[in-house]
Amino acid sequence: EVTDIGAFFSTFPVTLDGEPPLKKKRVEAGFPGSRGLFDKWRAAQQKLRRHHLMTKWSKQRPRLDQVQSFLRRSGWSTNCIPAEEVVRRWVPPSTGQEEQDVLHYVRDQNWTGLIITESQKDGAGRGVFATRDFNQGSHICDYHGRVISASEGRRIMESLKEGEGSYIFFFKTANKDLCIDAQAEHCQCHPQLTTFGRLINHSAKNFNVKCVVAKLAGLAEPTLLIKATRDICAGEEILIDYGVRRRSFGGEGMDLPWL
Ligand SMILES: C[S@@+](CC[C@H](N)C(=O)[O-])C[C@H]1O[C@@H](n2cnc3c(N)ncnc32)[C@H](O)[C@@H]1O
Repeated sequence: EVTDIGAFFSTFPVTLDGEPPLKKKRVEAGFPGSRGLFDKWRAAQQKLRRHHLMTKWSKQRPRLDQVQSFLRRSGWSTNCIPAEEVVRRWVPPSTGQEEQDVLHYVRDQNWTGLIITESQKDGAGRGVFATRDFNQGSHICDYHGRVISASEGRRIMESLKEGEGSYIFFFKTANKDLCIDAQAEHCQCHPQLTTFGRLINHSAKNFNVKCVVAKLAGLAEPTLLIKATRDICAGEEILIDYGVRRRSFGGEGMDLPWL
């Protein structure tokens, strides 16, 4: 039995109109017959459909009957948000569609095509995996957290207990040294969510994303967007080069076996 989530999503990539793989198909492909992977597939598709609906009507708020009719034609009678929610949550695109999409994702933290699960890397804990293909250059998610000064970030790092993971991302913008503090498992703005950016593991050689600083219209603070550096296939782990090496921090990195 293959329980590897990456293998599952590359065998059964999530699409808007696809059907979740039923037990017979899962078992034939060597996966467990239990519902765990099936439920993850459905959750990923629901997110994808939600995003499609939230960005489909770009000019004006759709009428309820318009959305209902689209849902009927698409055959999305289940595994989809209700038409009422699409109408209620619609916002006008004030900027370019792409930036508008990104703004939605950052605000609502509802990035699609990703799942958090155990990493295949030795001792890495959790990681983020793609549940569908991404093209090079596409936005994967953001590194979400509190924007604070780099000196405050360094103080937090110094106060970490031995072996405690660090979820602080340092960056420079407009000549300011800042960082994102994502140390808390749940941010204050989305207390029920575990956001993706902070759980991306490191690879200096096989990274497939990088971080870029963006100033999104409508947000006071800069955003750290994570973009694909190459095409990414469903099932791959999302990996970023943390930019630290074993010789970093005056040699302290030598104590980090995963570097
Ligand atoms: C920002 S966290 C990444 C998410 C983390 N895996 C988790 O479960 O919370 C950074 C920590 O993940 C682990 N990590 C990251 N990349 C790794 C890798 N390539 N191999 C092993 N562990 C890794 C290290 O423990 C590191 O301190």
